[in-house]
Amino acid sequence: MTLHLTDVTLTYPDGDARLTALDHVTLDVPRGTLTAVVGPSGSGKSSLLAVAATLITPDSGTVTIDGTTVTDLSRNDQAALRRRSIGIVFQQPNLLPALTAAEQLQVMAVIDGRSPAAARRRAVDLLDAVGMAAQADRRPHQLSGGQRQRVNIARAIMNAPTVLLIDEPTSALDHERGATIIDLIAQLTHQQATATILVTHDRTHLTAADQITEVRDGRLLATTPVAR
Ligand SMILES: Nc1ncnc2c1ncn2[C@@H]1O[C@H](COP(=O)(O)OP(=O)(O)OP(=O)(O)O)[C@@H](O)[C@H]1O
Repeated sequence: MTLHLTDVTLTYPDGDARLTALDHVTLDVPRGTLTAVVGPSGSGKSSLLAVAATLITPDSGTVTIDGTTVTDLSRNDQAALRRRSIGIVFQQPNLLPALTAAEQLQVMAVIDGRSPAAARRRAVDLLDAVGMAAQADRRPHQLSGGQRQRVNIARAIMNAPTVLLIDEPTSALDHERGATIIDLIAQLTHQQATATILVTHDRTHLTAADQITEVRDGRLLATTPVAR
């Protein structure tokens, strides 16, 4: 298993008490598969992503990525692992206004120690893979919302992560553009062999997933494969 959450419990301070956001959650996401996470507002979906992303350390339980127990690593080692092995896509594409689409991607690889020429080649290839080759030299203000989200997704896979974590990527898009982005995520998951978790409110997105997991009050109700 590429991404493995075992018996994860996470609480937040809540006045004098603690609020349980994740309650003994166990989830396996194999490489090359897309897991959709659905559930009502406040059920713990974003918390689950944040724990998988090593952004929050759970109270108990473990997260392993490619056999490494990331919950045991130091904050520095977690940051290094995030840079190399985890791609994260949030609701709003937080692109840097001064950089072109290609440069948004190149920065990621150069920070990770790759040569600028190699970074440029991979950036151009990935922009092509997300249908953005013609816009490689445009800055964010010259792109539509859907195009910005495509660049955001390409940037998340720039360093060839094994894990891809995506939170409501279509919330700022109309239905049709949203559906195209979800299809793109499914396609990249299979092509790039990432273990992908997609948090979504939109049940029409579920057909693109390989498995669906329902969260309610911090608990996983069931994880079911999608019949094809
Ligand atoms: N930083 C925080 N401090 C305290 N409580 C928090 C914090 N973040 C989230 N919570 C609480 O934890 C629970 C789970 O929140 P979470 O954001 O994971 O839910 P969600 O399913 O992603 O919700 P939504 O669909 O509205 O984004 C909620 O009750 C929320 O109020």
